[in-house]
Amino acid sequence: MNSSPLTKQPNLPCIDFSQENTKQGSTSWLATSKNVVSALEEYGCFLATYNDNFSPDLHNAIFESTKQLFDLPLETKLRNTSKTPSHGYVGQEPVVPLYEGLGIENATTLQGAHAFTNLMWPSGNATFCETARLFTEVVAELDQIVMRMVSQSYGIEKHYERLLESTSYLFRLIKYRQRHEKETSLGIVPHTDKSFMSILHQHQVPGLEIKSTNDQWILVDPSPSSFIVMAGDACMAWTNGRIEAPQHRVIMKGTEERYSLGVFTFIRDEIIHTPEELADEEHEIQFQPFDHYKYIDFYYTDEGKKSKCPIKSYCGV
Ligand SMILES: O=C(O)CCC(=O)C(=O)O
Ligand SMILES: [Fe+2]
Repeated sequence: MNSSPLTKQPNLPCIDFSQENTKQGSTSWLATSKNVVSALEEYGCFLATYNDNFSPDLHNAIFESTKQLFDLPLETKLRNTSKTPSHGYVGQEPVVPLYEGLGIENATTLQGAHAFTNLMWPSGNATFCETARLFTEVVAELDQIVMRMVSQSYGIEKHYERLLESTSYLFRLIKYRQRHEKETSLGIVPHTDKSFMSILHQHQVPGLEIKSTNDQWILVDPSPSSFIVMAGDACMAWTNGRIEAPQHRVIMKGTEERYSLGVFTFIRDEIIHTPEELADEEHEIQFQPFDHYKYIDFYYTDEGKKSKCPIKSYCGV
């Protein structure tokens, strides 16, 4: 018989983004907004169920396409390059040998989806292209609902409107290959995301762990209809530290391969200012205005990599 665990594992808050709860201005919208803000302030993340907009068919289709992509030869995948560090192909890294990821920049646009697809499949792959764009669009809508709720609750919606106009979406497809028994189980090292917001979706095999404020790692179970909505470093600076980007990592306990997907928002060609509305006598502005992409470049310097809190090192007051 199994003995019962001594400590109870905390769970992430789970919030339902049904059509009813996402009708702007309704009582359910306000109640959902309240839950979103308190989850983000306490954990920096939460689970979102999104059944009304995300169908099981799209779930199956996107993971079919993901597997097809990773089955391409390495030399093809290496064509996925980017001016921004870690936005293109990442893999074959000695510290995390199981990890492989590809990035589609501007993935909500036809042009972004086409450019990537044609690079991987010069003779075309319409199914991949349409599925990837549709998936990113559906997830981008979820991001916009979350950010509208947050910005309304903080009274900074007009500032969010400006950021929204400059938001670009990076769709990252990730594979952790099968692990030999003696190999490291570390799939991805503990980190906070450099994005503004990140929305993750996992396939069957667990592995993602998120650190709670009392320093416990919370294992997030995969579910076909739920997403992990997580704040990145840029959101932490924008909200004057009210919402912190949580540490997370991937540990591959078994030997099975694992797939996961992430849609990450970045602010392009617009300086991010912490809104004055978030400052008062007790909470002075903690971050100087900054350029999001220059922050990413900083993070990949020696100083950035060594820092315990790179966003504070980069633009903290
Ligand atoms: O694979 C996952 O579930 C997490 C991936 C992740 O943390 C990242 O890409 O930043
Ligand atoms: Fe991450």
